[in-house]
Amino acid sequence: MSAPSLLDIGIRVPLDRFDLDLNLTLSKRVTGIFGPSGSGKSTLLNCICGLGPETKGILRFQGAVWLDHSKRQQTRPEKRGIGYVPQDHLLFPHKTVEQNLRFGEKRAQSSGRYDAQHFTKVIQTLELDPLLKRKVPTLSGGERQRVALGRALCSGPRLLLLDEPLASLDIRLRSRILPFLLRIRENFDLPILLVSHNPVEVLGICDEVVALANGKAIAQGPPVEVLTDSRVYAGIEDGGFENILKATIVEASAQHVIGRLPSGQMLHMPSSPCQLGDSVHFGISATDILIGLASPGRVSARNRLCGKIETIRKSGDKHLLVARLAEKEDSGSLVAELTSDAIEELRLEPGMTIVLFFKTSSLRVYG
Ligand SMILES: Nc1ncnc2c1ncn2[C@@H]1O[C@H](COP(=O)(O)OP(=O)(O)OP(=O)(O)O)[C@@H](O)[C@H]1O
Repeated sequence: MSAPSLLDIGIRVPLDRFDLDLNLTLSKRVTGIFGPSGSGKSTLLNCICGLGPETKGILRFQGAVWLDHSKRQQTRPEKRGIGYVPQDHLLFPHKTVEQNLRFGEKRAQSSGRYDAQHFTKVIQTLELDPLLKRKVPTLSGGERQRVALGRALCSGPRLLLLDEPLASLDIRLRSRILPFLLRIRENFDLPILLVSHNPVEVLGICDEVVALANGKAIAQGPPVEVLTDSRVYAGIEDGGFENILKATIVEASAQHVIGRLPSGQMLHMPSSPCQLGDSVHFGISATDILIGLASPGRVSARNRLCGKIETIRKSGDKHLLVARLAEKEDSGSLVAELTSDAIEELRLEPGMTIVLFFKTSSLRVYG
């Protein structure tokens, strides 16, 4: 049985270069809206909030009509129960962190969705306690991002909209914020729509992705499938395609950090402040993975994972090999970028068992 629909979107919005023209049914808990700059992602979020340019068509959230243009029916933005974190955060600069959070909480009180425990849970999830008395101008980029997420959560939203939560942060800060997004996903039973042009966010957090180009949806489906679609892959900026996988730490000493993947295979990880039993996400670029046909006795790369080729897709002059790490549906897959020569030389085909090699130092730990 298919999951009940969360958001039904059938809208047309004339923009300067094209129309935003979308017919989508979104039913997964966390959906990514992925696309290059100027493809219409932020405009879509504004329309969902009821803040956008004039929107024709229909919008329904969990069956409730938010917009029916033909009937001149429109739910006011503040009645939609949306927690919106725009790219520029829009925090009150003259107020403290706590006052910003309390502003969100007041919205929850006035809409009848107030829960006294909720404020504490938000502060704990985002580790905001040490920041409460600070004024906004004294905060770093990553701290501001956490406060903006906290304020949106404190408003007790029924739907969370995040516009490029990592875009304004440098690579180092991105890896520090991603774990907080994952915690939000884990701790709050809340549908999330995440706009991004960063594959790390989308692969790490989303259940489904919609790819936009010039205001139209060109692909919708599981993140790996959509991002390896040649039309989508070709436009990936931001450091290219980085696989995101989760591992449970089974050994953590000064010399070794070893994680177990959902497939049961072990992974040597760079030393990091992990503890036994921790769940960590790590990234490995599609260009840092080498493919072999059988596990050779000696290679310098510490990590060698067994996989079965699911698909090989062409994208421009590259090939994207998607390998499943075990038969189980949720055991994860890895994408490797290869040349035509490598595909031909090894005679790689779907269904073949292969070994994927990569150096421990190529792994990025996201916490
Ligand atoms: N109110 C408006 N009226 C007309 N055109 C608009 C309006 N708002 C945005 N646009 C145009 O629509 C296009 C899509 O803009 P939008 O900000 O939605 O893209 P985006 O995918 O979110 O980009 P980015 O990743 O850079 O934020 C752009 O060409 C923009 O100039």
